[in-house]
Amino acid sequence: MNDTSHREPAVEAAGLHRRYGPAGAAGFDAVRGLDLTVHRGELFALLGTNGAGKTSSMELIEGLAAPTAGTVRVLGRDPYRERTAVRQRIGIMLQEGGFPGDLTVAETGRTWTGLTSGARPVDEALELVGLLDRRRVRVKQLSGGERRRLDLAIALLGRPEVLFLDEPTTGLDPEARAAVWRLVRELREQGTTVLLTTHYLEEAEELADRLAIMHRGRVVAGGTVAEVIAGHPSRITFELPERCGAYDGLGLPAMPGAEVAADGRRITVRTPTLQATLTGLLGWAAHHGVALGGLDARSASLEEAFLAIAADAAETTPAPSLIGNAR
Ligand SMILES: Nc1ncnc2c1ncn2[C@@H]1O[C@H](COP(=O)(O)OP(=O)(O)OP(=O)(O)O)[C@@H](O)[C@H]1O
Repeated sequence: MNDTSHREPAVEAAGLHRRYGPAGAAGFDAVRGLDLTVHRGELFALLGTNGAGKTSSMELIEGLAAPTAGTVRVLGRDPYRERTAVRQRIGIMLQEGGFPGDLTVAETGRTWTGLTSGARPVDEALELVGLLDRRRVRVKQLSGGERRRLDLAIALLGRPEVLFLDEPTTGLDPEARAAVWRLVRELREQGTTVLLTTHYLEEAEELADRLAIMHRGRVVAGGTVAEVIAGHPSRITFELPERCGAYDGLGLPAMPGAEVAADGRRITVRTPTLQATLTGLLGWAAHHGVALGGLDARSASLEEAFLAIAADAAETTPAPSLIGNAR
């Protein structure tokens, strides 16, 4: 874990709103009061259900659009109003780079170099993302994964202090994804601040110092991975030996606060207190000489926590169309 909380913020968003279309019922509030701080050198992941407002928020923070309300500061400046100053210090990897298909990979890099102050050599950026051997290939001939890597190379050209990655590994095979993770970790170790959106919870678990989960334009949970997972039940699974018969005839030990479900001899226990429940269960098994087949005990995964948080938020957060104008 990379504790950056003492450092000055690289990104600060307060009360951000983004509305598409007119005021009133005909418009749509995609971002509804986003507060976010990313410290310098931190890797922050923005997660959320489809349409939660991640891209809409990223575009405000990147200075590509003006917020309907609220403030954003990137490296202490307004990324929309002071765009020229901010753009020199940030790198943006959009969901769709949209580069002309007839240019080669190297030509695309050179075109962007001309627009980037203090750019690193194109070949260096291509090497970072493993595309050097594809430098003479036309963009339209690249695979989807290679295009994503070209998007990343372009974002890295200006040696950015803050790097914005919108779903950076979508469409990449597992090997290419692992390579991007290694690169992002290296960049972070060199001091780059990274704000990324992703649908891959494993990616957030692997990379993020802190994360926020968005639902319908708002942050509904946030913190370190451990903080977000905390409070979600751990799971113990095992199979009773045949001689025990069906679970309901056996009388498992009391497991306060736990939920027990049986599928024949296969038992699943969900518990908020993993250590205490497991200790009780193992003591009971030892006392009765019962072998717990395939015993597995694990804390909630980020995926389980995410699904529970999203389901909870869906029940408690009305759809934006029912809210009307959020301002
Ligand atoms: N230009 C637009 N006009 C109207 N509504 C829009 C526009 N762009 C996005 N939206 C809506 O705003 C909401 C948020 O979209 P956004 O793309 O920010 O979400 P997201 O969290 O990035 O989604 P995903 O995970 O599916 O990429 C969605 O309901 C989307 O349909």
